[in-house]
Amino acid sequence: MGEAPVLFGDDLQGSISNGYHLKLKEYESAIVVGNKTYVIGEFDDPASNGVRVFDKSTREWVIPMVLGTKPNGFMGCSMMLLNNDRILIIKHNTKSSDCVWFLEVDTQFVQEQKKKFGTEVVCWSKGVIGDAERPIVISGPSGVGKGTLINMLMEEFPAMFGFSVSHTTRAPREKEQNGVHYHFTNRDVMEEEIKAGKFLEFASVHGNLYGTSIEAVDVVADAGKRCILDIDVQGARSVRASSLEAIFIFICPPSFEELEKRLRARGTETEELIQKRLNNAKAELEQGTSSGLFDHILVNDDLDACYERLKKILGLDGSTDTTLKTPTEVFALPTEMSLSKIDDKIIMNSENADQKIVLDLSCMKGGAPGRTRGLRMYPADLRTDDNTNGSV
Ligand SMILES: Nc1nc2c(ncn2[C@@H]2O[C@H](COP(=O)(O)OP(=O)(O)O)[C@@H](O)[C@H]2O)c(=O)[nH]1
Ligand SMILES: Nc1ncnc2c1ncn2[C@@H]1O[C@H](COP(=O)(O)OP(=O)(O)O)[C@@H](O)[C@H]1O
Repeated sequence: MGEAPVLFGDDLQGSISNGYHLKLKEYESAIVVGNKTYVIGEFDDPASNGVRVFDKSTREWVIPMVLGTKPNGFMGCSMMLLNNDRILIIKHNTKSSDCVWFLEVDTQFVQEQKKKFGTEVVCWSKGVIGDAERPIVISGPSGVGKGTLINMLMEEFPAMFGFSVSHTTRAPREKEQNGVHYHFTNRDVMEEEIKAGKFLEFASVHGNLYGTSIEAVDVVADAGKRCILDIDVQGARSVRASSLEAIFIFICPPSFEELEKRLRARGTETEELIQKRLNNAKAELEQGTSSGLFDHILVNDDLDACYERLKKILGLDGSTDTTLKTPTEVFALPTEMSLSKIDDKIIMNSENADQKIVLDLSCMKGGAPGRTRGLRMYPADLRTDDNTNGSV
């Protein structure tokens, strides 16, 4: 992230420097972005949903469509505009693990949503401290063994991976549990939720609607795990166009006959549904292997051999030490602070605390509609190589 214009939310409290006096309520903070003043903080007010915008050009208040999971337990914040497209928000009175949030106001994702919904849109993205492992998208025709391979990974590395539980309008199979294998829903409800912007991607597959909610991916990131998505090729294409920065793996059968054999042997579908899946498999195999969409194509011939190849792609074959992770220290933040910025580092200054705290954004990844990952946070005096004494 390059040099960005800096505005301080705290400085604007009470008197907004856009020619209008905006009276803020307790715990509200405001920041000016171009012609607009964003006021953040009244989360209990269902009318504003925590964000209201004063548009200087029309002299009107706008209640934007607010996407993403919003922060809770909000007791004021310090804010800074980054890159002219997102507001960095450091929540007061909280732990370092929950203090960094971004309200995206003009990022590519938000611009797309504004076009789609024809209205003012903002989107929350929680900042996640620590190394960012890329989510994994696994696609392939029905019956190829995606679920089997994913289960093997989750069983061998339970602390490392979390499954993105999709929504679907198809009926549950005998052993499938709601909320574990899928969120089973009906079409009307799901279509409403899609309209409300709750989905990262969705597609019609084998006559049913399937989709990944933003929350499904966030829940896994919040648990500190690497997210696995089992989605079709259309979904993979949508995710590729999103900010998720995933690794894309396509699973192929050794032959079409073998795919058919596996699908029948699984015994979960009627003959009619098997035919539908086999028909769709042809197009999926064609797109999966020729579109350039996937980073890796794996042939699931021998299951154990395929699993080993999958682990190798994910760096789990013993060639990298996956147990050595940078520990993420959790510490309390000052209740009052001002922010300054040096290159990619945000310095939290407080008169009451002896230490400055640094938020390093140099490895920042992702963003709305999911989490903003790869952030580092540490007390300034622990890293002597940091020049954190100056301010901008
Ligand atoms: N786009 C999209 N596809 C999904 C999602 N969840 C599952 N799918 C795909 O939907 C297809 C059918 O899944 P399912 O009904 O569980 O059948 P199975 O693949 O035969 O086990 C598979 O290709 C899945 O990868 C989702 O959230 N989004
Ligand atoms: N390499 C393999 N060799 C033989 N059978 C397999 C292999 N991989 C998976 N299977 C079997 O094929 C069936 C379909 O696998 P599944 O994981 O449900 O596929 P998908 O999730 O891609 O629809 C299951 O009965 C599974 O046990």
